Amino acid sequence: MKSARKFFVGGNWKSNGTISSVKDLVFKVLNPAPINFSKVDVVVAPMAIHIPLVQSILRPEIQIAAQNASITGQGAYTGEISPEHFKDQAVPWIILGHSERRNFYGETDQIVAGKIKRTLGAGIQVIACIGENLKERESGVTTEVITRQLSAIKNSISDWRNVVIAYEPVWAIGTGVSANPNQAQEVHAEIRKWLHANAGDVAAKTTRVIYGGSVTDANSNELIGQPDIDGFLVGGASLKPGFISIVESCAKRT
Ligand SMILES: O=C(CO)COP(=O)(O)O
Repeated sequence: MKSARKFFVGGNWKSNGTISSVKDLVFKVLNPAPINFSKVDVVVAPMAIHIPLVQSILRPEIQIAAQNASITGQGAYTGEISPEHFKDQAVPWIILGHSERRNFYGETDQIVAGKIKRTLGAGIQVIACIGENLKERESGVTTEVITRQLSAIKNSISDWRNVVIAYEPVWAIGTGVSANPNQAQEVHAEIRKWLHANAGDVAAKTTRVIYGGSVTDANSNELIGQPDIDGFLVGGASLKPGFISIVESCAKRT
C-alpha cells in the first residue's frame, strides 16, 4: 500500500492460450496461490473468447479484464465486442490503448479516448495504457509523448477512481529489456505531476500508476520499491508460475 493506493497487478495474456492451457494456469497457478488480497488487486485479461470459461473456474478474488473493446455499441459492427457487451458479461475491467492496439491496429489517441469514454460510460473500469517508443525515448521526447497521450484521454474521464494508468514503454514490451527502476520512476513521477495539474490533488494521490514492459519475478521487487510505481501490467510472465512471485513482491510491501 503506498499511502492511499492499493497495489494492482494485471496479467495481460494477449493472444495466447488454449482451453487446456488456460485451465492449467487457473487450476495450477492462480487458484492455489496464497495471495494477500487486502494488499493487492489482481486482475487477469484472457482473450475475449476465453472470458466465460475463466469466469466459471477462477477464484472470485481475482478479477477479470478484457484486452480491448469497440468504440461502437450494439449494432451492425461485424466482429466487434462493445463495452456494453462486456458489462452484460460482468467483466469489471478493460485494457485500452495498449501499444499493440495502437501500432498494429491503427488506434489513434482519439480512438483510445472514444473507447475509454464508452467503457467508463458502460460502468466498466479502465486500465489505460500509455508509453513512448524507442525512437521517442532516444530523441528525448518521452514526457511530451506521455503528456500528449494523457491529454487526449483527459476529457473522457470524469472519475479517476475508475482508472488505472499503465505506463508501458514500447521498447520494453516483450523485449526482455525492462525499464530500470530509475527510468520507470522518473516517468511515473511525471504522470503523477500531470495528474496533479490536470485531475487534481486527490486524483494525483489516489490513482494507481502501474508499470509494464518485461516485468518478471527477477525485477519486480526492485521496481515496486519506487515511490510512484503502484504495481504492474505483466505480459509474458503472467502466463507462468512466476506471476505469483510478482504479485507477492507487491503484497509483502508495507
Ligand atoms: O505489454 C505488456 C503488458 O500489457 C508487457 O508485456 P511483456 O511483459 O511481455 O513485456
